[in-house]
Amino acid sequence: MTEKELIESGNMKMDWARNHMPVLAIVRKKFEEEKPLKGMKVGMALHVEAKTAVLVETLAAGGAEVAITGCNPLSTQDDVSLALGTRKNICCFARYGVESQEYYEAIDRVLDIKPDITIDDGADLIFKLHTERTDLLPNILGGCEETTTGVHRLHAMEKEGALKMAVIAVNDAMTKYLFDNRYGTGQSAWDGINRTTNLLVAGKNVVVAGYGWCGRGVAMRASGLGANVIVTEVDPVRALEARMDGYRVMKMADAAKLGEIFVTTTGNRDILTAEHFKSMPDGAILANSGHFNVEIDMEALASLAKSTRTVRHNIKEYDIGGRRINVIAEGRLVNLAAGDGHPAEVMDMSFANQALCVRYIAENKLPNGVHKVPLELDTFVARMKLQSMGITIDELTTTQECYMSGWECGT
Ligand SMILES: NC(=O)c1ccc[n+]([C@@H]2O[C@H](COP(=O)([O-])OP(=O)(O)OC[C@H]3O[C@@H](n4cnc5c(N)ncnc54)[C@H](O)[C@@H]3O)[C@@H](O)[C@H]2O)c1
Ligand SMILES: O=c1[nH]cnc2c1ncn2[C@@H]1O[C@H](CO)[C@@H](O)[C@H]1O
Ligand SMILES: N[C@@H](CCS)C(=O)O
Repeated sequence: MTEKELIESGNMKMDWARNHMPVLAIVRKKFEEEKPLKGMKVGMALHVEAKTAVLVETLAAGGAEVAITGCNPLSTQDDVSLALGTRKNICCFARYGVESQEYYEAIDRVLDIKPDITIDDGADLIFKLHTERTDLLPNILGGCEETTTGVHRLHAMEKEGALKMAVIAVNDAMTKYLFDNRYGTGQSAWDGINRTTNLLVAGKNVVVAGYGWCGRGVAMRASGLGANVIVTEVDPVRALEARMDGYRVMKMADAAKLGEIFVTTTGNRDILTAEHFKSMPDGAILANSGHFNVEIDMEALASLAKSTRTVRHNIKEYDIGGRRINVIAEGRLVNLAAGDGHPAEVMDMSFANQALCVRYIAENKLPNGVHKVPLELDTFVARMKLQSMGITIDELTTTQECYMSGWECGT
């Protein structure tokens, strides 16, 4: 495609996404009228695709100057990246398939604008700010973090006294993780796996590692597609929930022998290792949906392999002597590296939270540390989403409010 055609394609994807993000549209309208981000510079590292582009446009509509790059080497959509770069007050440095050096150089280019506010997905930008670019910290009003793994990193920094700025954990808003992590990942991980493999899920043994918000979505949709779902966990309560939701629960060492498709969603490392690869059935398919590519031990798999070959676009087969293991998208998050990411209606809520939190940071002086999304913003997003879906709900009567807050009434 020529550059012009790529830009057209990116614009078309953005139009489609924008038309399916009604809550973000409400926020954008207010931003256009009130310009709450006038004079602000926002530096971002997120998955650069159409829904993210609509968030970037919204911030620019609020008066901000925005610079953005990717947060994963395989999730950028180049057509959207180019289209975004044509917009006024928006610079985009993301490119698909970058090596590590270019990935981090692009983060430096974002930081070169000297941002007042940052938005991260995975905390790579904040990490650079706290290591090589500490000179920029005094200028920072605060940041937002999109994902569970990023929030974990920030809590670890805070615990060690290393966090030198305020960050809002957008991931932890109810209107984020209950929908994005669960229904978003549940649908888009399978979209990525199915479009990449073109194989049947029904009747297969699917192993889901981790029964957190992403894991329960992935297990629920696997079950809906007719799979026999096995869950692995380390948390006894979550393991119990998985069992009572109807799934088999066992150690990965046992599940590895049975699984035909494996999906990791733990946010942890070394979930699938050499020990497991050696006992998997021939033809097993491995996908990761956690943020970083550390859940499947790709180095161990590569060193076990007698040979490797590409067997289909985005699928690499590792022949480990008599059994072949297939890995989708190099073990990088499958919904974005082998698909289009979460559905627009889900990112609508996640990114409405992001835009509202950026405004909150611009208008309030927050102390250093990890902050919750203010409840009123979280509730606003839920109300606007319901409204956009044409759903109305009941309200408490005064008598009910009184009853719920009292203790006198019994049998
Ligand atoms: N692909 C996506 O679009 C997407 C969306 C949201 C979150 N994420 C990422 O997915 C990961 C999980 O997010 P979440 O919100 O579900 O987190 P979560 O904390 O709710 O769930 C993770 C679960 O994994 C379990 N776990 C940890 N180590 C394990 C091990 N060794 N074996 C088995 N289970 C283990 C934990 O006990 C926990 O229940 C994070 O990396 C997050 O950033 C990805
Ligand atoms: O399509 C998408 N566009 C932008 N971000 C996405 C999309 N799908 C999922 N995530 C975000 O990626 C994070 C993990 O890295 C998740 O927390 C989710 O919010
Ligand atoms: N489109 C941008 C420049 C890209 S770096 C602008 O005109 O502000």
